[in-house]
Amino acid sequence: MSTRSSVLITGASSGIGATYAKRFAGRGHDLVLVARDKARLDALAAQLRQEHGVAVDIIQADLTQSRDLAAVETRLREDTRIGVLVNNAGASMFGSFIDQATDDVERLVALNTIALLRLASAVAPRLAQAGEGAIINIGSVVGLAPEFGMSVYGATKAFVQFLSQGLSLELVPKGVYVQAVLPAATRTEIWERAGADINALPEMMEVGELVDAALVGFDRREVVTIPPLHDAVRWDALDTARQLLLSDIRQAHAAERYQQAAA
Ligand SMILES: NC(=O)C1=CN([C@@H]2O[C@H](COP(=O)(O)OP(=O)(O)OC[C@H]3O[C@@H](n4cnc5c(N)ncnc54)[C@H](OP(=O)(O)O)[C@@H]3O)[C@@H](O)[C@H]2O)C=CC1
Ligand SMILES: CC(=O)[C@H](N)C(=O)O
Repeated sequence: MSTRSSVLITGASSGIGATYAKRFAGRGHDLVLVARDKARLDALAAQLRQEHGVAVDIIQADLTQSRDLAAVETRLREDTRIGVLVNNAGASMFGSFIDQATDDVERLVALNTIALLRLASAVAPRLAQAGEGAIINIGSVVGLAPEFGMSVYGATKAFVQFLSQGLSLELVPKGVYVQAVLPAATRTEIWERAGADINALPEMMEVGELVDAALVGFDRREVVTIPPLHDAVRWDALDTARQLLLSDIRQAHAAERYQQAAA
């Protein structure tokens, strides 16, 4: 990827997205910042132009609205300066599945998965054609853990992880790097927005530490970066177990334990 390629960041008005914006501006990249809150995007853009001398465009968009989403897709398809997509915009939702309104969970899935998917789909063919570029997708450790009791949010993040791993296999041979970043609890507004008390959590990573660690993984071209995972061997063990399971999938016959007993 060319050093000076522009970076388009969704959910850049606060938290992890705003921090990515500061870090990429610090590296000299021009930016395209996307979120709903135009006043916050304007303020951040002005700060980054002044502090780092980079060009910053903003796109006000609600990524759950198809017209807004289409405008961002068009920008990704047509603006050949954009070499990095940070698919970060997202929301969380607590509570049990039966208490969550159907329309609310659909909106969560639209933001956390459909928008992310459509933006990756908009930019990937152009990056593959150019033979360079990167897509960073923000997942969550919750996507590894149905036990956490956040079934829909976790499912969206499992989607992000799987999609990223699959796209990595497809796109790395074409010169395009794909990274899934899996944070755990990080101090941002997402908790309050979802109605959770941030002070009730025992431990929380600061957002600067999270993004700096994610960028170490980015610079190393890691496929899956889990900043709060302290022993990397655990991830390798999970992947090895998955490969072993796959090697025991034999398609021709059902496993013996499922064979009907002879009459
Ligand atoms: N903080 C944490 O503990 C963790 C966060 N993550 C993930 O990190 C990502 C960023 O979250 P975080 O920084 O923590 O939270 P924030 O709430 O601080 O940031 C969320 C960002 O997404 C934007 N956004 C929300 N809804 C929409 C929408 N409908 N259309 C466009 N933009 C939208 C918000 O901007 P605006 O309101 O202006 O639209 C904001 O910029 C999410 O994908 C989240 O799931 C993963 C694991 C842990
Ligand atoms: C932000 C969340 O709701 C969630 N706990 C997460 O860690 O992804």
